[in-house]
Amino acid sequence: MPSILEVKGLKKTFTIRKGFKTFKVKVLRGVDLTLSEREIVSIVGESGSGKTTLLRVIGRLYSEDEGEIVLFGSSLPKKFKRKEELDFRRKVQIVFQDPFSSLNPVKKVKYILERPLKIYGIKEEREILRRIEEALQDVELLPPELFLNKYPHELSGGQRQRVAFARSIITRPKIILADEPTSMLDVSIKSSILNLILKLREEHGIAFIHVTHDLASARYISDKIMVMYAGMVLEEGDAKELVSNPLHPYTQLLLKAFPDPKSPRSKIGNLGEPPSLIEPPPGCPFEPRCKYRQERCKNYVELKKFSNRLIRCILYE
Ligand SMILES: Nc1ncnc2c1ncn2[C@@H]1O[C@H](COP(=O)(O)OP(=O)(O)OP(=O)(O)O)[C@@H](O)[C@H]1O
Repeated sequence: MPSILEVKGLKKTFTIRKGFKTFKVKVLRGVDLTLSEREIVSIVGESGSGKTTLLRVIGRLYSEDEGEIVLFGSSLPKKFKRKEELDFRRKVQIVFQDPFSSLNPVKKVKYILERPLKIYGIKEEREILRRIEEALQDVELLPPELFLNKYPHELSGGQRQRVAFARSIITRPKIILADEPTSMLDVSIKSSILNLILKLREEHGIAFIHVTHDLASARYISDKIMVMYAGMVLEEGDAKELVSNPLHPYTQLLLKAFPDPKSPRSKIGNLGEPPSLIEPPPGCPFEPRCKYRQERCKNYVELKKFSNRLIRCILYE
């Protein structure tokens, strides 16, 4: 399938201040990603691995220091002009982790959903209402009339996240960037939101980049999983294969860190501490805690093709 988004060699460093000193935090250290039409790619990794930053750079909330983002064949500028930004946001939408803070608490659902339409020049009231009702139906908030005049605080967490998805699809985007969209929700609601993502892909042909630290959710909805660690991709491959047969020692450890419901007595692995991003190790970032480590790992950073995976590890050269 043709790729609609290509991310090449993305690097991002934040400068933080501690007292009189400043430090450079290297959060993305050369990340590549390809997204095809209708594809769902999950970026998985523990807290601090750079997943959200990657999503925010792709969503142009941050600009990259180095690298390139190519959307539908055109390279994105580092800074948008107004028209370029409108065009970009029509095609690429973001859904955030916390629908409480991403929805304006003093505005009703109707206002929240009509704003993007008005920004894109749709002014006719009947057309606005038709599009809003269509979006509410798409996210299964039924009947739509029941929700139009509600404030976000009058909705449950799952319903709020559905409103956030309705807002994101109302401009008919090609790509949605979803940042841990289920992490604030109860387990029972979680799966319904994951099913909603699958439905939106199916019915509207939307491709998703989905950030999560939950491998089970990633496996359930994704075509492809990318495992990130300390600002780098360590393994990438078909979602089902990667979870059933993890190859990189870090992916293996990450999987062990999740309790297996089928064998409650299985031992939960200890992930330990990730390296500092202020002075990250020059080679494999997982080397300090890898049980297979060799001297060469200290300088080894190549992401290589192994079978149908991409792996950054000397064990798979
Ligand atoms: N605006 C910022 N200024 C300074 N440091 C930042 C900024 N945003 C993120 N960081 C740092 O970058 C690192 C990666 O953060 P990021 O949020 O991308 O990770 P993550 O994998 O999404 O983790 P989480 O699941 O906890 O959100 C962290 O060490 C974080 O403290």
